[in-house]
Amino acid sequence: MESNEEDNYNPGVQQQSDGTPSRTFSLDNLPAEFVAFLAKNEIDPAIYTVTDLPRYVRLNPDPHLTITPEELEKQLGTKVEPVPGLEAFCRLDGQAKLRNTQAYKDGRIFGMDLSSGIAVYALDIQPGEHVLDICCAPGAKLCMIAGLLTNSGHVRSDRSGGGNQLQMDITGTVTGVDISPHRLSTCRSLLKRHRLQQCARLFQADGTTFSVMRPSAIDTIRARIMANPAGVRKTAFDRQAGSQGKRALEDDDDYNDGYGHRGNSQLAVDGGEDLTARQQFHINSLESGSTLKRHRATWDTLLGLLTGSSGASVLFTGTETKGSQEKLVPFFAPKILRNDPQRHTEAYKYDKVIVDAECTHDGSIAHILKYEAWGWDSFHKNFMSQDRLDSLSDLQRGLLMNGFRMTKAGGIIVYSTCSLSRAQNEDIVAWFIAGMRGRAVLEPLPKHALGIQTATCKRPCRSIVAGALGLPTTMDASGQVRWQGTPQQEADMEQFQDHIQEMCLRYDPLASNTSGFFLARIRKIV
Ligand SMILES: C[S@@+](CC[C@H](N)C(=O)[O-])C[C@H]1O[C@@H](n2cnc3c(N)ncnc32)[C@H](O)[C@@H]1O
Repeated sequence: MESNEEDNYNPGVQQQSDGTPSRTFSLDNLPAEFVAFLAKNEIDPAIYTVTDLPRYVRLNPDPHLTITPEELEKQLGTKVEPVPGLEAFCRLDGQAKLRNTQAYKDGRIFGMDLSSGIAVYALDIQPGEHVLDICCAPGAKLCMIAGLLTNSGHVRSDRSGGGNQLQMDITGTVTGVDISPHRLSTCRSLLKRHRLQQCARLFQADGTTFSVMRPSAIDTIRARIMANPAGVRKTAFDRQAGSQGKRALEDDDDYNDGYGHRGNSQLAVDGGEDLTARQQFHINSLESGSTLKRHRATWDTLLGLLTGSSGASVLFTGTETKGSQEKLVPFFAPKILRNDPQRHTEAYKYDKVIVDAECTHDGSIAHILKYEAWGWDSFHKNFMSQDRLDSLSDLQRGLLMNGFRMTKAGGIIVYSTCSLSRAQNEDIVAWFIAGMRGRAVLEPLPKHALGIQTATCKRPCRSIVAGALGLPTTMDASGQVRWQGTPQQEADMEQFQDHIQEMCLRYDPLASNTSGFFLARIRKIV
């Protein structure tokens, strides 16, 4: 959850008990354990005194839902300034309330922080691409992705005839995955309100094991359209029935090809060695029945699984059915995507994947300050216990690994969080890049894009890098993993740490006047 996004999730300012907004916050109010967490993660507590950050909105680019900044200014009664260079984004006063405006009710604007928008732009979405959004809810980024696909000319809504007809030139799609049904419902509502649902499907699933490939039947439909453009309008999809399109799918020979395993197949690992805690990695597998079992795996085991070069095996343990295929039922999808056969082959991996990982949300000022009213106890339970922090780190690694697995070679993965902690950001990226040994590389991101000052990234933890590289480590009396290498290894380590620090991006309220946000852009090589 991020500040500055939809009103119902992120009010943007702290509310006092009488409902009036508070623009000041005393650091003395932060609980000791959170202060300790900030110190350990080198996060400046002063960011929580910046409670009057501007809000940002994105104007809906759908030609039927446009609004000018001037019109929005009238509705909001506050200044609306377009952000130069970031198409459709506008800056508002931090106190601006979106929900009461007609523009919001009509789906003409989205509340979304600038840094979140930059994460989506980092995907460099091209017309016709298939994008996977792991941890998609409540859906600010998913809607932006759907908007970019929808307005690329490849997925067009054609309401000129007065009806709800959609042309069948849908090629690009976005698939959203989230574990929370409640948050997915919000995501579905957002898609509908902004009329973006035709190219989007949502799944309620664990993002560390989700394995439904990108929709494939769309290729066939597209090929038919290309072969017979004159037929396109005749076979336009009706939102309700989708009858002609369904027939187009059912007529298709490929549609009934066997592909075996069900969509919620789980990645399981054979083996697992006794390594230091930092080198262990947990992934889930679905055991017989519905028991979810956690496995430990070393980096080498995982790498072997992903590249097929190790003796270990990837097991898809979902049920196989004969004749008709079993599929993971989407939480929400338009008919054309709901009927997709969900093929399980390499060819149907995604072009782009965003992993906007679950995190401690400490970069979201509004979110943290809400605990003043909600009670810091729930904050402790949700985020600060050591168990929770350890499992969060496992979760983030698992989400990124699965994002990598679901991306096609040459594709892009964006890893992002709204935490400012090193452990959830640079350490995760360093662990991943070091362990991948050239199979995934960091891609440059524009520093200070759009005139927004970025904050300095942190140097990743040496022992995590050493562990991922398989360099010898020792554990000291306090249980900390230590590493001391040869002079050459030391020099390589320094260079690697510099590289991570240089290539990732951070935004924070003090440096950037946005919510705290971290992102890294990764290219999958093989
Ligand atoms: C930072 S929020 C995502 C914000 C979202 N990308 C957006 O732009 O609106 C993190 C999300 O991760 C989801 N989540 C937590 N654990 C998950 C898991 N194992 N698999 C998938 N989603 C998970 C949470 O339910 C939450 O919605």
